[in-house]
Amino acid sequence: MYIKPLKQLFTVLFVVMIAVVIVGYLSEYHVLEQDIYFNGVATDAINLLIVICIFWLVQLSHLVIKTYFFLSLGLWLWTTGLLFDLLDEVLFQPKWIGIYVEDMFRTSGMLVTGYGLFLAMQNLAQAHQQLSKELITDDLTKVANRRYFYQYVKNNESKPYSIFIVDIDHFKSINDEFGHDIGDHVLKELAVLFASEFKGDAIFARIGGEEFAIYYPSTCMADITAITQRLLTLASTVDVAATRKLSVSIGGSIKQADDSLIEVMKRADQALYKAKNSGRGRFEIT
Ligand SMILES: Nc1nc2c(ncn2[C@@H]2O[C@H](COP(=O)(O)OP(=O)(O)OP(=O)(O)O)[C@@H](O)[C@H]2O)c(=O)[nH]1
Repeated sequence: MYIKPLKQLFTVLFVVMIAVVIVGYLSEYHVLEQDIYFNGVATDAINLLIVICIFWLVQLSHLVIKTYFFLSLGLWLWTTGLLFDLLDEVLFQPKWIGIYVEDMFRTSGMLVTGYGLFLAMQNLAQAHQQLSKELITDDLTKVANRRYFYQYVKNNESKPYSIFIVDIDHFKSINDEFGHDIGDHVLKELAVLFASEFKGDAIFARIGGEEFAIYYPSTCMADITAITQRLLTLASTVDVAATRKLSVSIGGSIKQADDSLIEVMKRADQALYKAKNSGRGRFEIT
């Protein structure tokens, strides 16, 4: 069921309930001539008004259908109970209504509204979690994005590390020859393949169109050579087309004692430029 008809149904039920209870009461029971206490009437009227306002706010809100249903049902029941509560201040009310009807509606209304609120909080927590994840994830490849990469490196700058920038060679011609969809497919496949190589403190992220960056928590040249050679080999296994092999160029730099992240990135970029100009499909480090 869609939320719009459900909203219309609840609004109608709400108005009908108020009208039926008031008209029913007035036709069945007489107005009290004594024992009308202004304070009691005012307090009950204010309580009723508050719950009616909350019901109205729920109708204006964008909620998940299940949450909307329980909040509206709870507030509907609660309002009914409060309406009986107000009417018994000015009209004669048989005891059984006060005990069984008024209290039953009010208590069940509070319970169901409470459950609706619990669902609303759950929905909020889920939305928050989802948005937080999306904020740091690249849309296309689902690996970490540029924002997360810089944030992560800044938080880990005090430890020794190296940065590698990976750039796909002649990617424009892949798009031009095989189409943008194949280009996207290549980006995704390469990203998944490379990301699986970096566990623990290392991270792999997409920082631009066909550009990726790696934070590598080591400055050991033997490790750096081994991992970058493995990446160059892995890139050639990515499927583009029978006639086309993929290759990437990698530029790297090792963080020196007083380097800022910008300086390390700049040197990695210069190394990448060198790798591109020396024939591509290779690793250079500055
Ligand atoms: N399919 C696809 N293409 C993209 C995406 N982002 C950027 N590109 C393309 O990537 C290409 C990058 O081209 P260039 O910067 O000229 O680089 P290149 O062709 O790889 O050449 P070199 O880097 O010099 O080897 C451009 O054609 C962009 O349109 C994307 O998300 N999907």
